[in-house]
Amino acid sequence: MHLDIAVLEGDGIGPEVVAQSIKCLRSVEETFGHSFTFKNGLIGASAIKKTGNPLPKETLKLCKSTDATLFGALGLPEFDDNPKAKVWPEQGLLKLRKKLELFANIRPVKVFPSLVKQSPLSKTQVQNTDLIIFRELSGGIYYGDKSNDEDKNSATDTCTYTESEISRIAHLAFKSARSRKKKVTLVDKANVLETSRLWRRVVRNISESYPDVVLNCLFIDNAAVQMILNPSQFDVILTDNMFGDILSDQGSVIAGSIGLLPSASVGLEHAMFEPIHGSYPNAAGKNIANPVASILSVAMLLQHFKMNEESDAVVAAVLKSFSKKIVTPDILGSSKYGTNYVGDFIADNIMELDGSFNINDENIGLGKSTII
Ligand SMILES: NC(=O)c1ccc[n+]([C@@H]2O[C@H](COP(=O)([O-])OP(=O)(O)OC[C@H]3O[C@@H](n4cnc5c(N)ncnc54)[C@H](O)[C@@H]3O)[C@@H](O)[C@H]2O)c1
Ligand SMILES: CC(C)[C@H](C(=O)O)[C@@H](O)C(=O)O
Ligand SMILES: [Mg+2]
Repeated sequence: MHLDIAVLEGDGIGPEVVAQSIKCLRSVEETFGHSFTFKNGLIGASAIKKTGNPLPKETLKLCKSTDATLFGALGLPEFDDNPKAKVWPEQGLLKLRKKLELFANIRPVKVFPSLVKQSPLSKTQVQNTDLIIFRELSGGIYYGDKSNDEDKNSATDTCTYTESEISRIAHLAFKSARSRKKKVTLVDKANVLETSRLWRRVVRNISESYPDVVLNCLFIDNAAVQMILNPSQFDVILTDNMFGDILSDQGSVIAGSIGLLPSASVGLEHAMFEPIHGSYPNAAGKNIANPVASILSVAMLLQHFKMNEESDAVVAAVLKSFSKKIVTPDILGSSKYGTNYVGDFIADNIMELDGSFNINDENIGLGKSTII
């Protein structure tokens, strides 16, 4: 298969982790006889510095004209700490998600058996965790009307959702649950927010078309507690943009490091693959960032294009790096291995699998039919 892939490295550790993912895609290319082309685009702080714009027109055009986008991370403290900045890096990512209509951000949280001791939580608490968050990505408070009136010292963010925005991601979540443990948990704040009440109404109606899937509703505050106390009770979590952002970072505590968790952001026409972590500016250029979240995002990209064997081969190579303890210091404090070494090891170990590797036990928690 031939794929044109837009590569947006972004800021901080973005370029370092994306470089490892590209090594892995090159290895997939060679092992399985595919052809991938990579075309770089600017986004985030580096784009602002070069063009004044966090999402230059050329970048949007590139992402629209390619088959998929591989995104690293963006953001820098000089923008985070400057509330008066007129433009900031995160605007680039939000605009890109909106323009590509990437309405579903799929974030699997899986505890790998070989890393079960990495979590600060107990082994019995986390060992059977295998959940997947369907985070609505192109609506909600991130995109509502905003204002900031300095004279009045007052600011506003508005949260709006429409039935169709909820419905399209809800169907994806229910379909995913059908291929998993047949359980959807809607996480909201319906005891306070009107938008959450709309979510409940729409999702309950949709659930009638999926009688084989059990729907539960949980308030976000309770969900945050339940996810730590007993994460294995969850299968598919369906939630809005903001709650999904927060809950997925919390999920990384269960998995052992935020440097492990990948994601796929999908819409009807486009798809982007991005780790859930940020640009970790303190680690930039130090060769210590964990590249696995980005590499597993590549596994999701391959799955998106129905290259399931290729995706499994990437996951198998990642698991081999865990079992050989070829990991970055966030996983093993005393590790002497850096981002590049781990990336090389994983890329070098991507190979066609024989029957001895049971991907069903070891997969990244992404069922075969979760991506549209
Ligand atoms: N998708 C994105 O691009 C994205 C996501 C989150 C935050 N951000 C931006 O990133 C910048 C830093 O934000 P932050 O500090 O809140 O979040 P962050 O995810 O960048 O870092 C938080 C902590 O997570 C750990 N971490 C993150 N990535 C890691 C990796 N690959 N390997 C090992 N450890 C890792 C580090 O301990 C780090 O201190 C901000 O500008 C923020 O807006 C961007
Ligand atoms: C950088 C920021 C805009 C982004 C988000 O909130 O969606 C990030 O936290 C993420 O999880 O991808
Ligand atoms: Mg986030």
